[in-house]
Amino acid sequence: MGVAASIATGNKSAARWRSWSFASMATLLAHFGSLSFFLGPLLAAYAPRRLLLTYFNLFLRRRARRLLNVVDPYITVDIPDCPAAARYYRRYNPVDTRDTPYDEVKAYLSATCASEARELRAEGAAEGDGLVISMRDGQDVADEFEGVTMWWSSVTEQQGQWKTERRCLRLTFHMRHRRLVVDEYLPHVRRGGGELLFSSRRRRLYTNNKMSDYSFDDERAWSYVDFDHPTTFDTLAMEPAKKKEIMDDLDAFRKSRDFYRRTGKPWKRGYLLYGPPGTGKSTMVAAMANYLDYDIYDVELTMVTNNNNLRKLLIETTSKSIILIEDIDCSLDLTGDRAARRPSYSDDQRSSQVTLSGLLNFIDGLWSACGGERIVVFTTNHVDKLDPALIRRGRMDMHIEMSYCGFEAFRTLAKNYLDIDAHPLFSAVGEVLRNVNLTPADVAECLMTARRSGSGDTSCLEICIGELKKRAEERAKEEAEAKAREEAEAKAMAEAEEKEKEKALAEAKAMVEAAAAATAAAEPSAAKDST
Ligand SMILES: Nc1ncnc2c1ncn2[C@@H]1O[C@H](COP(=O)(O)OP(=O)(O)OP(=O)(O)O)[C@@H](O)[C@H]1O
Repeated sequence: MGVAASIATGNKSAARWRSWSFASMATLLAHFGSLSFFLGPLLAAYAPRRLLLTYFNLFLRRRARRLLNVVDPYITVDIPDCPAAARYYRRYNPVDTRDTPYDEVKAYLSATCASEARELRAEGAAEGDGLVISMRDGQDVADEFEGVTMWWSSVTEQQGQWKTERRCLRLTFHMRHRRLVVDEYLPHVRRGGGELLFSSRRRRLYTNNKMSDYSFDDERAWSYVDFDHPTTFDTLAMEPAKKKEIMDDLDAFRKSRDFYRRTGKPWKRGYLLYGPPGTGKSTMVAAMANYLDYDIYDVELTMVTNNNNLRKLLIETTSKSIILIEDIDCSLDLTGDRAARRPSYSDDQRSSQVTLSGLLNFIDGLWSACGGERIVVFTTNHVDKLDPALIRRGRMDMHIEMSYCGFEAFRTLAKNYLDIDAHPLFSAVGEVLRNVNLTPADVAECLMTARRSGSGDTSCLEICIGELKKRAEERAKEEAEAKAREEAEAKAMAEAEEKEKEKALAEAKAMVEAAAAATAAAEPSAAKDST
């Protein structure tokens, strides 16, 4: 909506209304005066004085409202600032990022104030480095909505016995626009202000605190730091078609509020990122958060003692956020065998009693629908280890394989690290990458070395190719060693099994022989007894 016709225009029309109102009132009083002039003595003769007074009072009271409307047809609505005490308390709520209506209206009006009001106040924004401009007390600005002018002013009042000061933003409008203001204008102002606050806020990266089984009011489920990761989809090394598919999916999700409502589905979407270490799973989550302008809640499952606490964590997340569980295969025993615990668990892991069903409820139980506009991301290096129920489509709607570095991914990295878009040596790099599996993290390391040691594009790329080849050899050696180790382990296990078998066989044989000897020894004595 366009903001603000000039204050002058607004004030003129208000003045016109007011002068008309005074004229009308004067006429009315004149009529009333002449009527009482004629009827007064007549009634005085016939009616008792008390009755007359009561009747007169009643008449006045009934008409007072209408008279008032004629005198001043303007309505005011106060949007009070949140009392200081309430704000103080809110700081100690676990996570409370809600803005008050006062904050929203102030943000909405700040643009109008900056261009119209003459006496301004500038306060540091609660979030971000900017300043919020508002009008000083006694100032007013006009805002236009659907052809109607609304006046806003800033007022400070003293309240209660202790005369505490309370600031409020006061809206004044003509009474005939009451429905428009209540049904449309005020919600519009709150929405607009809320969006402004959201876009100017600092984004956060949350992590969960260890919670006791009993919740206390001041126990905070999450701690946070400002989220300032520089990765975007532009700097993410990935095949372009795949990248575009993910970005389109995120776009569609963001715009589908009505679709989710219509189909009765909670407004959330799950992404499973899987692939070897160093292929960019965490980097992808940062790119997603930056693309959508969301906060990230990084859930450390081993710190969550039970399903109940997991639910509490969920309730205290806000909308427009990514809930991330990294390395989900290592977090808890969430494989198909739900009862069994792996022997290698650390104490921390053993103390967590979060179950698979608790986690499934966390993702798409009834509680998961609260808040809306949320993305759940799981990352894993071993997708095959996860319970199929956890990652079935519908829970994890999109499965994204993060793979080894291909040529297109290299081009992105070369642009990021060396600022080179194209070069004849690129084909040599492509050749190396075709023959060996290197992760983007490996390639990024090589490019870093090249950047440090080289001078000029060709020299950097030559160094990079050398590094890639070296890494390829190392990787081949590591793989060969790992393979040999696996084979040796398998062989040792097979030998151990064979030995176990032989031992068991020998023991069984010895037992049979011992039993036979005992029977043979028992037979002559039995024959002797019978004779
Ligand atoms: N696809 C990529 N695009 C850009 N940089 C990448 C990519 N993959 C890895 N990197 C670089 O490698 C580093 C490690 O990557 P990242 O932590 O995202 O990998 P990961 O798959 O999450 O690894 P892990 O499974 O060990 O957690 C990043 O800081 C980044 O610099």
